[in-house]
Amino acid sequence: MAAFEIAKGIYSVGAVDWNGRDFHGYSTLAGTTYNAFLIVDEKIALVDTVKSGFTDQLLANIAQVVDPKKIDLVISNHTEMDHSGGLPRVMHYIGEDKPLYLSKMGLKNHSLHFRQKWNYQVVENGQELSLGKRTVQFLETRMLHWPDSMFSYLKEDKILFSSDAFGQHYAGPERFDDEIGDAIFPHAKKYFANILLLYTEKIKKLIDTVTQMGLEFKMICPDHGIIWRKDPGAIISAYAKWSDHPADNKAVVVYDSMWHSTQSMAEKIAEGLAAEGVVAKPMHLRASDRSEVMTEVLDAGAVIVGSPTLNNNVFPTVMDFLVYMKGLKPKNKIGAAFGSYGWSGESVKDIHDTLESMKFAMPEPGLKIQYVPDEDGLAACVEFGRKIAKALKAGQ
Ligand SMILES: Cc1cc2nc3c(=O)[nH]c(=O)nc-3n(C[C@H](O)[C@H](O)[C@H](O)COP(=O)(O)O)c2cc1C
Repeated sequence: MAAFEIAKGIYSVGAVDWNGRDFHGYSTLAGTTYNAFLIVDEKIALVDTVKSGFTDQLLANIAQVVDPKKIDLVISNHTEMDHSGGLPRVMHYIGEDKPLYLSKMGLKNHSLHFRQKWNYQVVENGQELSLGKRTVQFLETRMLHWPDSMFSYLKEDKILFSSDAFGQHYAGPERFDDEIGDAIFPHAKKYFANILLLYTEKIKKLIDTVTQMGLEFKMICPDHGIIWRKDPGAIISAYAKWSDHPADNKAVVVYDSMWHSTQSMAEKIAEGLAAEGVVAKPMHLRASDRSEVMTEVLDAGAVIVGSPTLNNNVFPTVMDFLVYMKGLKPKNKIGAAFGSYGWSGESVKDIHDTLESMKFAMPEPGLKIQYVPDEDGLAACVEFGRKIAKALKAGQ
């Protein structure tokens, strides 16, 4: 993607990763972008860089606007390597003595990533930097989603460079929300569910702070995906809604199965849920990636997890999913466990205990069936689904 002007004198100069599919274990079916921004004022500022393999694209894009050597300063909103990997080459090219603005925790994280003696300028929360006609205000956003994270707000233009917040792993021909419309929201939701869900209290506080400060946003420029310019309020409202851990009339039945017994149970449980009016989606963990399942969990009222017993344990993919979901700390969920077994049958109890440890409400004891479920067993699964649906509706 070539450089493009997002507002007078302000350019998007980042790179598109059309083929990216695995982003540190998060599966993106739609690639991603590494956004970086160039502000051309009396001083020329570069906001963030790109993943290291994309630095040529970044430098070429900058060169379409100005000679990169004319960059006066760099702002690093976040040290994670998809935004900082290009820094060593960029700093080398533009001059290692050029000031590099970052948060206090950014300084610490930079030293642990780069071990360079760059001209670091640590900024405090609220500190301003004049570029000439424009002023950048820095807003610390610790743990959204790293300790070093910060936003940079261009006061006169009312443009927020929001680092990873409000981003989406999406590569497409569109550059702005008005070009893609509502089709961008599933990507933004997936990003939130998999990267930000565990920080919802901080997100709520940040939205309150920004509202109290009376900051207006004409444009929100995240470091991944499209830029929000038509209605930046829409993504802020979505974040506020998702931060409340919605428990919609919807259940995720997530499972793995070696010989289809747990699978038949999952499908019958979904049938029982649907019979009570709860939208239910059975998801096999070798057909759906954990990040897709987590996106469904975000606004589901119930999460029902199934596994056969394998060598006295939960099946590995189910364990993988449980560990992943536990780390993301979803709240307000009803949980339930089920599975087929042969002789010892530990998996159901193990899953039940894990969900309970996550503070899920557990209205039903786990449902275990030995080997292949018969008609009665399948009917018990439908009933199990119905009971969970009733518990979900009773709590709403
Ligand atoms: C390699 C292997 C190991 C197993 N280990 C156990 C076990 O430790 N305890 C147990 O109760 N069942 C064990 N089973 C039996 C399965 O749990 C049982 O066949 C179950 O019905 C499989 O459910 P599925 O069709 O959903 O995969 C094992 C099965 C296999 C293939």
